[in-house]
Amino acid sequence: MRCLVTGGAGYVGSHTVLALLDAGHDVTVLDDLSTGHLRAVPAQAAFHRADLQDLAATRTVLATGPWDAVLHFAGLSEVGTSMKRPYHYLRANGLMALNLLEACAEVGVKRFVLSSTAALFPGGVVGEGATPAPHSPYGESKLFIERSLKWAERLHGMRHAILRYFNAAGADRQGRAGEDHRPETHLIPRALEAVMGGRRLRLHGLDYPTPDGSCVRDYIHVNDLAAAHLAALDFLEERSLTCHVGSGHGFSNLQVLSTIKRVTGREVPWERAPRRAGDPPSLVADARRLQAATGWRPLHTGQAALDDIVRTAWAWRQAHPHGYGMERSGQLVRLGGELG
Ligand SMILES: NC(=O)c1ccc[n+]([C@@H]2O[C@H](COP(=O)([O-])OP(=O)(O)OC[C@H]3O[C@@H](n4cnc5c(N)ncnc54)[C@H](O)[C@@H]3O)[C@@H](O)[C@H]2O)c1
Ligand SMILES: O=c1ccn([C@@H]2O[C@H](COP(=O)(O)OP(=O)(O)O[C@H]3O[C@H](CO)[C@@H](O)[C@H](O)[C@H]3O)[C@@H](O)[C@H]2O)c(=O)[nH]1
Repeated sequence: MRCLVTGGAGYVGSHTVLALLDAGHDVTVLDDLSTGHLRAVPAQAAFHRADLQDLAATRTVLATGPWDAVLHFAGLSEVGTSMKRPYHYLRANGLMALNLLEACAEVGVKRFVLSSTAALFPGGVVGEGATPAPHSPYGESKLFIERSLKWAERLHGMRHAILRYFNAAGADRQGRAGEDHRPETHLIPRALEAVMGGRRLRLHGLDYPTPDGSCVRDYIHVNDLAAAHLAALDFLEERSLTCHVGSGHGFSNLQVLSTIKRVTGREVPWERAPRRAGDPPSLVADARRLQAATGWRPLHTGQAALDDIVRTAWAWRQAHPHGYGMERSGQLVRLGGELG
């Protein structure tokens, strides 16, 4: 298949680009490199630097099709930041998706995969049939995109796979890619930075109604998440799909820190910090729908899965202490060149 991947220079996108290439697909990445890294885009993928908030630039890239599928990862993705900059989040995520959908409809794209989120839900163990009720502007922006996809299907026959990820974590098991957000806000890479001598981890909230008082999350290995996209693409041959992608197992923030200590052999320097606005106490997936529909499942389960996440994230960090390095913002421009 010829696949267009928006946000393919970012964390989840770049791992999915690798999985698509491994499966023999032809991949083009569209990314503005605002949070992503050109070095995260494999040389076998074509690359267009473009801003999805610019409709003309988006159309220019879409016109280089035809595309068998579009996978939309690009977006702003931090729950906490969205509580501080709600309009920025709602506008940016909404506009990117609307421009992309319009340009896709114009060139007749029939398969669309969306990175959606567990942040659609207020918390707890989330059943596949649960009604979305976002507790942050970030979650709200994704719900708007999900609803827009229903119109794209109804009016343009564009089938969609809406993948509601829980917490993506870990690094490529073959060491080809990893997580490098700047600044890093996610628990596991932040804790690993602290282990490596960076800033002490600030642990947000120890007064939640959970067994040890810290928040509980469902971590899914980024390679398993990438594989879920390939499974969803196959399923789209038949019909649209909305599903959770998680492990079904919750770990508290304190359990994550003790796993990091065991796997790395080092203490995580941390201090208490107030709750972070927008954080639900607990978010765990019932993720059976994708498994039932496609046979997809994570490589490991339970504690072994978290160990695998920490082991691969730690291996990548040790091999790349500065992540993707200092060069970003597209000083290198490859195939496709600068657009928009
Ligand atoms: N990381 C997680 O745990 C998680 C969980 C649930 C959902 N998601 C969703 O998955 C997607 C990817 O998340 P991630 O962690 O890889 O984020 P990321 O920041 O690493 O990747 C996002 C990519 O989108 C690009 N981008 C941003 N704005 C753009 C624009 N205007 N035009 C073109 N490209 C643009 C960035 O440069 C970056 O490469 C996001 O949509 C996010 O909401 C992530
Ligand atoms: O320095 C830090 C970073 C995080 N946390 C805590 O760790 C937990 C997990 O936080 P984080 O890793 O930032 O992930 P989430 O806020 O759960 O959000 C991720 O997972 C969501 C799905 O569950 C996605 O929608 C988001 O895009 C993605 O960023 C939360 O309790 C945070 O308060 C800290 O205590 N200190």
